[in-house]
Amino acid sequence: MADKKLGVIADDFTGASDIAGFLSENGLQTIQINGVPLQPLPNPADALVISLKSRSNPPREAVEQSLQALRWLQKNGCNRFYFKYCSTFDSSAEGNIGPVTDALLDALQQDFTVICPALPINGRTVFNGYLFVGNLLLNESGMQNHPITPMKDASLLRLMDAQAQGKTGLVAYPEVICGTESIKTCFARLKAEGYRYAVVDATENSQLALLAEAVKDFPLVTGGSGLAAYIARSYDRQAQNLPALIPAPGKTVILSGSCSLMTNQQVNYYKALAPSLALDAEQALHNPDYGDELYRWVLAHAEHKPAPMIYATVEVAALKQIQQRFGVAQISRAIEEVFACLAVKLKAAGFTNFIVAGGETSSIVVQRLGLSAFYIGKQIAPGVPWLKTLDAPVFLALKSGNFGTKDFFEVAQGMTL
Ligand SMILES: Nc1ncnc2c1ncn2[C@@H]1O[C@H](COP(=O)(O)OP(=O)(O)O)[C@@H](O)[C@H]1O
Ligand SMILES: O=C(O)[C@@H](O)C(=O)COP(=O)(O)O
Repeated sequence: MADKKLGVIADDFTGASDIAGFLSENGLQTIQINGVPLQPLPNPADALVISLKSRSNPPREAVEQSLQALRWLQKNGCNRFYFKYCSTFDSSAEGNIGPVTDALLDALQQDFTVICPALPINGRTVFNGYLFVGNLLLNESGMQNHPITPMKDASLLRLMDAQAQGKTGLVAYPEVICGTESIKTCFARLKAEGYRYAVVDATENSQLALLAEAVKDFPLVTGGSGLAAYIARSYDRQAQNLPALIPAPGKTVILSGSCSLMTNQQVNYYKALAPSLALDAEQALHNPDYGDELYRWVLAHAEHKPAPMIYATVEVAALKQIQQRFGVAQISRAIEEVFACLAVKLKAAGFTNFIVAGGETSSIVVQRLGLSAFYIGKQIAPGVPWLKTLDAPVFLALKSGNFGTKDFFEVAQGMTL
């Protein structure tokens, strides 16, 4: 077990840095990679995390990208795999989690795996197969209003049944807390009854620890970063000393493209501390020079401490109006595009520290910055580590929509050397 190299396929970049942060914090030497590389990585690692931007893609594209990632990870020595999706199970109407899980199972010649988005430290728990955020069902937690992957059902069994080829069963809480052998017995029973996936209840970390032990021989596990933390612990490595990866002082910018409840709070809090500019959706769609205008504004405030912020973040009523006016896909893409162009210009102008809020937003920004891979630094908040590029002094914090406390942007900058 201890010599198995873990290969992670993450469906977005914040999700990738979330799992990479927990793997690293729990002792695994981890490298996060931007997409599927063309060449092998020279650096040694216990875990390789490939960041894809596949969460909201058509399922066929998501499957193709995930299989490419799997093949690269296999070629690069990985023999145990983790499909990382969101702890709020974010998926489009067609759904990618089911098809990608099926494709990875087939490619690995397996017929069974687990579905475990639970991340108790950030309030994501699973009970009787229902996903909760704090004490609210997923579909009442604010996630029903997500701009591109609204979650209208909290039943993981129904969500999987709608997306995947096989049948989904449940390992319920009373069976989980009886321990690893009980969980394994449930797996054997479900397999014998023809189930292909087991949703596993977990309301606390102690259950994730039991589950990590029960899946230790599984070639493929799927879930959020919570289970991965306990899989990393089972490798029994020494915890790593990470402070060297805190960013050096340098030009910093905050780009917020998330409209989650928490990001709205974080943006509102930060507006009182630093120069901030709201990105205008109509300009993003129709004004080809808009990226340049935002770039000039950021440059004019570059020396301010704490750093300037550009935000597209709006509350749900405003979001719905904008989406009705311009179309969901069109406006999301236009805003992502503006952030990506802006980030590229800022890097060329010497900006070294990028704090980005939002999974899709972070994914496009990092893809366009063209940074190949990252070492994993200290966590700013659970699930959001600082990242340092392998080959340049560029630092990134990729904040998942709902992660962090309201002072996140301030706290992140307070961690610089
Ligand atoms: N004001 C806005 N109007 C419409 N869409 C927006 C607005 N602000 C952000 N978006 C889009 O919403 C999506 C947010 O997704 P994402 O970046 O993944 O955030 P989260 O991490 O909260 O899921 C992006 O595609 C972004 O371009
Ligand atoms: O598992 C999680 O919650 C995160 O790692 C994640 O995937 C978040 O996605 P976004 O909220 O879209 O950033």
